[in-house]
Amino acid sequence: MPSASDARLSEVLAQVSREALQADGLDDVLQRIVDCVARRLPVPIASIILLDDSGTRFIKEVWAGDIPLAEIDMAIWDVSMGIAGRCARTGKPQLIADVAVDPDYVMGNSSVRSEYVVPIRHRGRLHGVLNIESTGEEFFTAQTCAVFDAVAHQVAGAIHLARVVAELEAANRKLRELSTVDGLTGLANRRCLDERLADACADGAGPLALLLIDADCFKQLNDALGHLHGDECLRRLARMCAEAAGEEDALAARYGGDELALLVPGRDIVAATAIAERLRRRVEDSAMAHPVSVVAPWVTVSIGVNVAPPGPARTPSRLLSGADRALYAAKLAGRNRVAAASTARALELDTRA
Ligand SMILES: Nc1nc2c(ncn2[C@@H]2O[C@H](COP(=O)(O)OP(=O)(O)OP(=O)(O)O)[C@@H](O)[C@H]2O)c(=O)[nH]1
Repeated sequence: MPSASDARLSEVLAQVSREALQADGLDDVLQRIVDCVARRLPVPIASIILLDDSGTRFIKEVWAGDIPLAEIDMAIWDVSMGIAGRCARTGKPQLIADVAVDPDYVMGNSSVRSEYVVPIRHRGRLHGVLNIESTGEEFFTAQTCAVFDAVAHQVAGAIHLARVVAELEAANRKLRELSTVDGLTGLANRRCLDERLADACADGAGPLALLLIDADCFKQLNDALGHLHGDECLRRLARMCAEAAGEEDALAARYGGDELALLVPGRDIVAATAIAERLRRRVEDSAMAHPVSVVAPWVTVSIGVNVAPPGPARTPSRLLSGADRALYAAKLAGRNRVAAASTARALELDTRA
């Protein structure tokens, strides 16, 4: 039976604070608090029922105690239902001395006789309710209710803090995602590619392949069918690159403009060229119309491939410039083809001669 003596109350409240501070995330905060309330006061059932942001629907109930509490289907639990709903609707504590005569009572355990439900509110925001259930009818005196009111007040701050932390973490995750993802294609952006390239170059595990994929005559496509059509075409090319990356455990990225990239670890030049050739064919087979291309009546890509063995000479700029040279050679040789860095140099020399 809880006592409302100042010392006892402040001891319980201090414990609630400690639990909240040690918790890892909102769920842990809630569980630790109900465990603490059920154990320290003690009460047969203590639960916290959380409301959604709109304050109209319960989304979670976390409970502790000696007697089991039947789970209520959260999908149907809004504030029109139960004593908890009445508490949320009115914003006022609900003391039910005899649950048998309250029409709103929803049975959670048949041995429960009385219930006290208190709003959990912090700076005007109603987070949910603290629900205490007892097997006795005389359990809730003015004194015990005062204890639960104080606990609910304490819990409100802890929930507020945990929710703010969770919201901040979600915002940070979103920001991190936005800072690494290209908005148009959904692929990794240039910054992400640069970071992964630097890491992969430094990792001495095996060969590292870089494919630069460039749409052929893309300017003409934009001019003929409009920039939005060009955007959609880039998105489809990106999807094909992402599929190729998924098959090869590689990173697909937007390098810039109409140029995409695949970073493929562990492949030698033969394997990397084969990946590029499959991707080139996949683009051709997709038969996206290109009425003004000098290559074909459909969209095609040219791909430059470069592979570097592990070692100090492997740097992002060398790997990139080799792939870029190879891409240039593929364009020079007529587009819609794959060129590897080793042959690219020979081709360039050939055309200069
Ligand atoms: N629709 C669209 N076009 C873009 C985007 N970024 C770059 N481009 C266009 O891509 C075109 C690239 O043109 P170029 O570099 O001349 O290359 P190309 O026309 O593909 O010619 P080749 O590469 O030599 O076959 C330019 O017209 C850019 O405006 C984009 O996000 N969306």
